[in-house]
Amino acid sequence: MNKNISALYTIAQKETRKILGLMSGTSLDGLDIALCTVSGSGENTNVKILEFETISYSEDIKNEIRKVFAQKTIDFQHLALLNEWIGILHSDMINDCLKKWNISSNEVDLIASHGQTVLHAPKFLHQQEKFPNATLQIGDGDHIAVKTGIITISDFRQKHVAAGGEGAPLAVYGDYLLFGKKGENRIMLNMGGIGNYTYLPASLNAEEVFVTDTGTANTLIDIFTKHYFPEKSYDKDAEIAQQGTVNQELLNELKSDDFFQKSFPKSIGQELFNFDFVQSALVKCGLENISASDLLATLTRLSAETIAEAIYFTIKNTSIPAEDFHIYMSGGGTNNPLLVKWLTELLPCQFHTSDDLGILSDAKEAVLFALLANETVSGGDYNFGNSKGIPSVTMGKISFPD
Ligand SMILES: Nc1ncnc2c1ncn2[C@@H]1O[C@H](COP(=O)(O)OP(=O)(O)OP(=O)(O)O)[C@@H](O)[C@H]1O
Ligand SMILES: CC(=O)N[C@H]1[C@@H]2OC[C@@H](O2)[C@@H](O)[C@@H]1O[C@H](C)C(=O)O
Repeated sequence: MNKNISALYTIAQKETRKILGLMSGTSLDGLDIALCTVSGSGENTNVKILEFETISYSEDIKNEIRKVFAQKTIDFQHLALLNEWIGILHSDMINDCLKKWNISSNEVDLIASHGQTVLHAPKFLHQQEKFPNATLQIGDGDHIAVKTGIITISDFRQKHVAAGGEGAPLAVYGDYLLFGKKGENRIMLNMGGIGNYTYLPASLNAEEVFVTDTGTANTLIDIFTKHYFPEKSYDKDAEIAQQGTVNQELLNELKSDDFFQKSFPKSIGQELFNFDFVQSALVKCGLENISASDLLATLTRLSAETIAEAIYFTIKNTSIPAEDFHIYMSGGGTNNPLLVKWLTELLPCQFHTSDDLGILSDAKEAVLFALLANETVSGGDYNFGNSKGIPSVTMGKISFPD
């Protein structure tokens, strides 16, 4: 037997595995690295975060990614170069963290690498009948395996597409395994660049589980903060938006986009929610001279209302009163006080953060990918039924160090 297969076989049989989960999200802020111990699999999974770090991307890295990120037309060679380069950069970041944490690569069983999303084009976005849903994450797993010496599982989203999904959101798998609680209706709401939520019914019936993206969460706020204040990368603590007033005409125009009319579930990215999306609405409303604070207030309100309306879709589909839903927030948007204030006003549910469930909210997505890798080697027995775009498959490609 090949020694790598034999090593993997041993890892698959362990009671507890050390898995390093990696997530670099669409807001391009950096690489989240979570070192976890994962015991068991499926509904018997338990996870503990041993170490967590976000390694910020330098301006150089951000600029190189932006050359291809969510663009229809790109320099093809640049994409190929980036695929290798990001694999190497992520490996260096991992090796630095392991050194800092005083952990040898031999102690880590697996790396779960999401990669950097550069394009997400579900069918409703590209609208080309003969082509399927498409999504592309780069930063090749072979580089990570070779440079760290650790078996690496990567490129999780392709299998989801192959099995009929849109390639996102994937959070549902880990949310279900980790956070489902009998007797409590839970909404796991992540507010990163894009918002998404998983509904975990009190029955724990996997067939009732639901997941969808909601639309922009921080993406548009970040883009226009940077546009008006090039030295800032986001509206910290909503300091700018809090000084503005929501422009109702602009808000209505932004919300009239087809994405918000399309039925749930759905997934999306900056391919739609970008500078031009807002600019064309501003032109249409004759509001090109709107103040930065009014625009950021309106964009923050857009996130709050569209997240709340998406969650109401699930609430209305059950006969359960909204007051009986518990919303657990995670992602950077949890730190935006205006967004959270409006959400709590719009939704009469009980609000918490994922920290209250023992998972640091900033680390949640990296942990979820560690769980996907755990299922790939040792589990994979979930069944979400066929109805709602959640294929019951294991995901990821396996790269060996040598
Ligand atoms: N104190 C704060 N005030 C306001 N916004 C904040 C604050 N802290 C973080 N954010 C927002 O959170 C964003 C980063 O969130 P996060 O890291 O969850 O996104 P991501 O994982 O890259 O995105 P995605 O989950 O869509 O891939 C920042 O760009 C910023 O907009
Ligand atoms: C294609 C892609 O990278 N999508 C991300 C993005 O960030 C949030 C939202 O859009 C979600 O669909 C997804 O990430 C999370 C981890 C997911 O798949 O659940």
